Amino acid sequence: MERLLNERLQGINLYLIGMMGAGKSTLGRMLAYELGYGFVDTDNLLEKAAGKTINQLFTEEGEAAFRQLESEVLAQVCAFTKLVIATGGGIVLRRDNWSYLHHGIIIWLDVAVEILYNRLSEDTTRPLLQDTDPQGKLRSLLEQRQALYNQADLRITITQEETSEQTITRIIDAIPSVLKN
Ligand SMILES: Nc1ncnc2c1ncn2[C@@H]1O[C@H](COP(=O)(O)OP(=O)(O)O)[C@@H](O)[C@H]1O
Ligand SMILES: O=C(O)C1=C[C@@H](OP(=O)(O)O)[C@@H](O)[C@H](O)C1
Ligand SMILES: [Mg+2]
Repeated sequence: MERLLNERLQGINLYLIGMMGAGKSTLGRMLAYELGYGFVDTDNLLEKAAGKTINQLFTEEGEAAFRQLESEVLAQVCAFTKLVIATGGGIVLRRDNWSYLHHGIIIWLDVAVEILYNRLSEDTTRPLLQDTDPQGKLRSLLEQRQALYNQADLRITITQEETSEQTITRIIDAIPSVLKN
């Protein structure tokens, strides 16, 4: 099944988008393994390129500098094929990034704010959530971004009832619906 899909995919990249905590980094790695694809995470790549953590980038250089680096990393990864690419939750904010995302299949991992908050309430690596009201912050970020995430080719709604393996199977099953061949 995965081998057949792999042939139909013809190396086209898969871009995972969605909110912080949606599972882009975690499920992306699993999806890549299942498809025999490589895996990259734009956050990891830009941390390596900058020699700084995302927290350091935000505090020392500001969000605008982070967004610039994020766009540069995205442009670089698009030159490769056969990749699952976990993006950062804010990649959808820049219009220019969409022309890169559209090089491949864009998959929105859609997860409710309550679940995101449960997953990230102890997290200290996401500067945008170092807020007095992190759940409210997640809610307002989702409100700002929902229409952008909705431009994905595929929307995968994830609930707590499902295992990661089941979600991966659902993603793999949904991909043929957006392939032209
Ligand atoms: N399907 C899932 N079920 C349960 N926990 C998950 C799932 N996906 C991710 N997580 C957990 O949520 C947190 C954030 O996941 P991560 O993959 O870093 O999200 P993202 O890259 O979208 O911000 C991690 O602690 C991860 O283990
Ligand atoms: O939503 C956002 O704006 C961000 C999401 C983070 O990545 P994850 O979505 O992998 O958490 C990271 O890029 C940065 O903290 C900003
Ligand atoms: Mg991530």
